[in-house]
Amino acid sequence: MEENKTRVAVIGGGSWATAIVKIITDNGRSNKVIWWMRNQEAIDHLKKYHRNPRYLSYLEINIEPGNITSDLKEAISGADIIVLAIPAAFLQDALAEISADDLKGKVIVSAIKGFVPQDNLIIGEFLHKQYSVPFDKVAVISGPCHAEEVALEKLSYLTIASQSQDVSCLIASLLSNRYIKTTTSDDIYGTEYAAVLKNIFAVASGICHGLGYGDNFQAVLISNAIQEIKRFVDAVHPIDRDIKDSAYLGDLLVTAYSQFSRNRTFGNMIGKGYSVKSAQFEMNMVAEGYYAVKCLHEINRNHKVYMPISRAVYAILYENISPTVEIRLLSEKLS
Ligand SMILES: NC(=O)C1=CN([C@@H]2O[C@H](COP(=O)(O)OP(=O)(O)OC[C@H]3O[C@@H](n4cnc5c(N)ncnc54)[C@H](O)[C@@H]3O)[C@@H](O)[C@H]2O)C=CC1
Ligand SMILES: O=C(CO)COP(=O)(O)O
Repeated sequence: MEENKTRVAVIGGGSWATAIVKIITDNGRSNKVIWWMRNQEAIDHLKKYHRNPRYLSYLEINIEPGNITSDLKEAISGADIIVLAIPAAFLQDALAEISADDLKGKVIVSAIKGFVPQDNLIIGEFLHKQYSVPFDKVAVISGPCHAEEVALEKLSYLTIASQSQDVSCLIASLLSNRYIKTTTSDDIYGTEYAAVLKNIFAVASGICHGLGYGDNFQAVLISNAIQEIKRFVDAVHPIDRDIKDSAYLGDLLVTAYSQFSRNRTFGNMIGKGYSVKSAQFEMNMVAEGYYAVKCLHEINRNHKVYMPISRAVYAILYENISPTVEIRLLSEKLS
């Protein structure tokens, strides 16, 4: 029966939105999925061929053509759970026509790993501040998980963080299946900040790879990176957490080492001498770490946490310092 279904709107047209639509549509007939994306050509292609033409295009998506739309208000009004999977830098623009009333009573799930610029907010804070969404109606999807491996149904683990255990359990059960295992957490702040920071360190890892540094150096870089994450999340939201959990350390490792990582790929091009513009142009995908490091630089003016790796990435991407020089200077600070 249509009225008994869990109605989920997935907002975004990139790889992660595509993978999340796959997970939820794979999870049985009890879910109704509404998929919003801004690109009408992609929608027309999807309706005809059941494939997203620009992202994970080899994947067949089993969604009712009538449930794919470029009308955001329609998508949101038709759902009880809204999953946001748009790069953070574009979120505010994408939601411009949406009001607090449109989101009232709904569970809002962020699958985004980035800061909303201007106010430099993590997504949970942004939803609370801009749309008065109560924190117990917000959940965050995180953990080491690349869309490309979900598409191949390779076993993956997601962490669902929410201040409401009912909400985290609801979203965990929506996403769990044969190839997705879920755990829940109440650490929204730590989960979000760690997920954003690891993108910056994956950019650093890519830069070093592009410059010719080897695995020995990478291991030291990433050991220092997890300490940098711990210092920062402990400063902004000091609670008892184990930074070795997969939502923190695991996400850093997969992003820093995986061939699928957008952030590492972007950094690698920077290390090889591409300009930021040409690296972005080559990718057709978004490296959140590029935007995040600028926001972090501003946020950290208040906290003054010692973050030499993030500082080096900022200097390379925003102060035009040569990667060769900056990473050589950084290498003196690592141990
Ligand atoms: N791809 C992955 O494996 C994972 C991604 N995420 C997060 O999901 C979020 C979405 O990223 P992906 O799906 O990977 O993106 P993507 O890199 O696959 O695709 C880029 C997306 O950005 C959109 N876009 C590009 N320029 C835009 C603009 N000017 N205005 C509005 N939208 C624009 C494109 O339409 C497309 O939907 C990010 O925060 C990312 O960190 C989180 C976990 C895994
Ligand atoms: O968050 C991710 C994996 O957990 C995706 O990282 P990239 O955006 O670098 O591909």
